[in-house]
Amino acid sequence: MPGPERLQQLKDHAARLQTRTLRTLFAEDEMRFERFSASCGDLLLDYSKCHVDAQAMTLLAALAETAGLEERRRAMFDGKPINETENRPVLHTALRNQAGTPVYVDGVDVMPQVFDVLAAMGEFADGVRAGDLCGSTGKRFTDVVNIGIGGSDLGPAMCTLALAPYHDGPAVHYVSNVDGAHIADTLKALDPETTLFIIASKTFTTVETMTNAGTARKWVAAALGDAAVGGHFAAVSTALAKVTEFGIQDDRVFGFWDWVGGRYSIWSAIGLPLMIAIGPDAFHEFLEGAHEMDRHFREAPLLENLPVLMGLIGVWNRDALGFSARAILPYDQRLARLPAYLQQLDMESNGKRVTLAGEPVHMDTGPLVWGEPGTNGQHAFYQLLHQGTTVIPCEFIVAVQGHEPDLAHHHQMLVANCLAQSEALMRGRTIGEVREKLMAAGAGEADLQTLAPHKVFPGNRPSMTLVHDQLTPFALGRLIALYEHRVFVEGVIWNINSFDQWGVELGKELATALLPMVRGEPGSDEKDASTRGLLARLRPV
Ligand SMILES: O=P(O)(O)OC[C@H]1O[C@H](O)[C@H](O)[C@@H](O)[C@@H]1O
Repeated sequence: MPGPERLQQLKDHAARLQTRTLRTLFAEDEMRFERFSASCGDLLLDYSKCHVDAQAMTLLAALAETAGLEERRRAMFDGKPINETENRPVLHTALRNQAGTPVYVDGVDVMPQVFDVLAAMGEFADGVRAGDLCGSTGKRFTDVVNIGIGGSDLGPAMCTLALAPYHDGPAVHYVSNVDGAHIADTLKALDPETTLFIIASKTFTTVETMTNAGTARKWVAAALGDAAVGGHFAAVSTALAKVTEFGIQDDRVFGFWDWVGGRYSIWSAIGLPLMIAIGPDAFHEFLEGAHEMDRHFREAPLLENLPVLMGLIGVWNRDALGFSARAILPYDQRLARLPAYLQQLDMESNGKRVTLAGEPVHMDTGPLVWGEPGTNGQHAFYQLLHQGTTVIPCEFIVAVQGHEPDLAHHHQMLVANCLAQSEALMRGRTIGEVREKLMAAGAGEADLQTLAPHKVFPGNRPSMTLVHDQLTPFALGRLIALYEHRVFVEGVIWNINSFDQWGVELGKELATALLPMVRGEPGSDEKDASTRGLLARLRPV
C-alpha cells in the first residue's frame, strides 16, 4: 500500500486535474482516445472518458511498481503461497494454462492432474451429450441441475447464459438458494428419469448445497427407488472423502484443488455444467481466451496492460477521486448475470479492511460493485447515474456484432445506446445548452426559469468501455480473466489478501446457532432485543 505521502500526491494531482472537466480534456487533446485506450487482440479498452491524464497514469504506474505488482504477479503464476491467511497458492491460471508449461506446487508439477481432470470431464460431458451415459432407467438425460452456491454457482450460471448461442447439449439449470422455492420451482418441470444432478461444492460442507443435494436425492429416490440414486448424481469438489460419504460413484466425481479459490473456479471442474451445455471443444476455447489474457497480463507493459490499466483506474476512482461504487453495464443481454458474478469476484476479494500484515488499511479498498444490462438499466436507474448527487464510474461492455444476423438493426440500436450513455455521462448538458434547446422549442421565459435546472446534466462523470468482436467462448474467457487480474492489481496496491473471505464466516456461525431457536427451541437470553423480537415473530405458527 502506498505511504500517506504518495497517496496525498495522487489526491493533489486529482484535485488539480478536476479543475478541468472531461469535456475540456477532450477539447484540448484530439488524440485523447488514442492516448488512453489499449487492446488485447480484438478486445479494446477505452478509458479516455476517465478523469486521468498522462501524469496521473505515470503516478499510478509508479504506485503499482512500489507496491511490488510485478513480483506479486510472478509469485502468483509461480504458485507461491500468496493467499497467506490460508497458506495456499493461487493458481486458477494453471487451470487454463493450455500451453502446459509446468506449474509447481510443493515441487510437484500440477499440469498433468489439471489435464487429467479436464479429460475426464470431457469424456463425461460427451457421454451425457451423446446419450451414451443415461439415467437408471436407460433414458438419456434431457436436463442437468447444478446444485452449488457462490463460486460453485455464479460462474457456470453466468457463462451458460452468456454462451447460449453455443448451447447444444441438454438443458442446464442452477439451484443455489437454500430457500426451498428455488429447488421446488426448478424440479417442478423436470422428470427424475431424465435428470442428472451435479453437486458442486469446493468444501462439500456448505449448508445450502448439502440441504439442496439431500432434497434432490429424496426426489430421485421417491420416484425411482434408492438404488437409482447413483445413476443420477455427479459431484465436483476438493473434498473427495466427503463426496464418497454422500454416496456418489467414484467415476462421477471430478476433483479440483485447494489452490483454486471458489470465485476463481469456473476454469476447474466447477465448469462441468457449462461444458455439458456447450461441449468440450467450446469449453477449451473458453480456457484459451483466459490463457490469452494471462499471457497479456504477464507480458504487456504496465500502461498497455488491460488488467493493470483497469486496476489503476479503479484505485484512482476509489482513492484519488473518492468514488465508492462502480457500475458494470454490459450492453449484452446474455451478460445479465455478469454483474452478480463480478460482485462475488470483486467484493469477496477486495472487501477487506486490514493489510496482509493485519494492520488497518489507510486507503479505501474495494468499491460497491453492481449493475444490470443495458438498455434495461437506462429505463430504471440511469437517472441517478446522470443527475444524482453520487458519482458512480461506469464500465460499459459491448460487442461489434451479436449472434442474430437477421436482427442486426437491434444490435445497431444497442450500440448507439451504449455510446450515447458514455457520451452523455462525459459531456453532460449545460444550463446554456438547455436554455437554447428550450427556446428553440418555443418555451417562454417562465418555462425556462422553472424547467431549465431540471434538464441540466452535470456531466464530467467517468466511464470506460470494453469492446470485443463478439461474445464467443474465447472472448468470454478473456473477459473474465481480465476482471480477475484487475481485482488482483487493485488488491496488490491496497496490500490486502484478495484470496480469503473471512467476512462470510460470522453469519454462517450465527445461523447455525440460531437454527434450533427458529425451529422452536428456547432462545438464548444473550441475543439482543431485536433478534429476540424477530425470532418470536418468525417462529412457526
Ligand atoms: O464451493 P463451496 O465450498 O460450497 O463454497 C461456496 C461459497 O461459499 C462460501 O461462503 C464462500 O464465501 C464462497 O467463496 C464460496 O464460493
